[in-house]
Amino acid sequence: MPVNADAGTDTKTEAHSLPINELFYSLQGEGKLAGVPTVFVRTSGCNLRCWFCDSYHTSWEPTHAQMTITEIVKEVESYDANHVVVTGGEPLVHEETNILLDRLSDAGYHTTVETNGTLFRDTAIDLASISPKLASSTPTAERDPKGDGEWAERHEERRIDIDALAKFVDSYETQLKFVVTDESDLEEIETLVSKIRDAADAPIRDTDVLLMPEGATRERLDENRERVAELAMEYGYRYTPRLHVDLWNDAPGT
Ligand SMILES: C[S@@+](CC[C@H](N)C(=O)[O-])C[C@H]1O[C@@H](n2cnc3c(N)ncnc32)[C@H](O)[C@@H]1O
Ligand SMILES: Nc1nc2[nH]cc(C(=O)O)c2c(=O)[nH]1
Ligand code: SF4
Ligand SMILES: [Mg+2]
Repeated sequence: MPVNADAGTDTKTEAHSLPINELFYSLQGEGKLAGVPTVFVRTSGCNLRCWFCDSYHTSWEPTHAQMTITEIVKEVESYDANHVVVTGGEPLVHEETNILLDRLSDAGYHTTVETNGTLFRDTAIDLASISPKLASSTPTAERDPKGDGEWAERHEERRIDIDALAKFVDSYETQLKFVVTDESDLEEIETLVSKIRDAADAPIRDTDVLLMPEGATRERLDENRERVAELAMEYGYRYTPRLHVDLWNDAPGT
């Protein structure tokens, strides 16, 4: 018999850990819950390499501390919030993210997972905040922040999986949040939404499709946001701000 057999759920959580890049309290800056006080748990490691990634130290150059699930939940509980966002990096590359989400759900938290939608997991998610990656995210040699386009092919192959996206839509409350760099992204968004609608049983309302201006800094958002807002009106999709960037620019822990 295992020594910890009667230690309850802690047996599982003591044994499991996740690479954590940062854990902080802020306002949800994006999507349907924008403005809601929220604790953010940012895992490190990603299966994609968007050239514009605003979390460079979880993707291009991952850095992190290893924390047990128990330590993570304890730190989340030290803040006075009901909402938790699990993000990354790509949080769903880690099997242990399931255990974290189960624990947070058991503790009564509303859980949002920010994901690129390429890796489906059956777990405790209240809002799947999916940001499928468009062709304009691919790190071509000219746009590569680190090298000479070494990741372009892998990124391109992996960035869309219609079956995985349809499974998210059928399993969870979902928002599809597209990073818009240019007007030319809209054609791909229309095609993608139509393919996901065909593949999924659950409906996707136009108000579940969100256009988010590309911009990790205030300066960049100043250039992009008005054009993206106009595109949302033209196509009948929802616009989402990046409240945290408006408020705190690119400061870490916001
Ligand atoms: C850093 S990602 C982590 C979660 C997951 N890997 C994903 O991409 O959805 C969190 C959110 O930031 C968005 N994002 C990343 N860089 C951005 C940028 N430069 N401008 C606007 N949104 C960005 C992503 O699309 C995603 O919605
Ligand atoms: N305030 C704030 N809101 C966010 N919503 C999604 C974020 C993310 O990086 O996934 C994020 C973030 O980094 N900060
Ligand atoms: S999928 Fe998300 S974390 Fe990964 S590189 Fe793209 S924006 Fe960054
Ligand atoms: Mg962010």
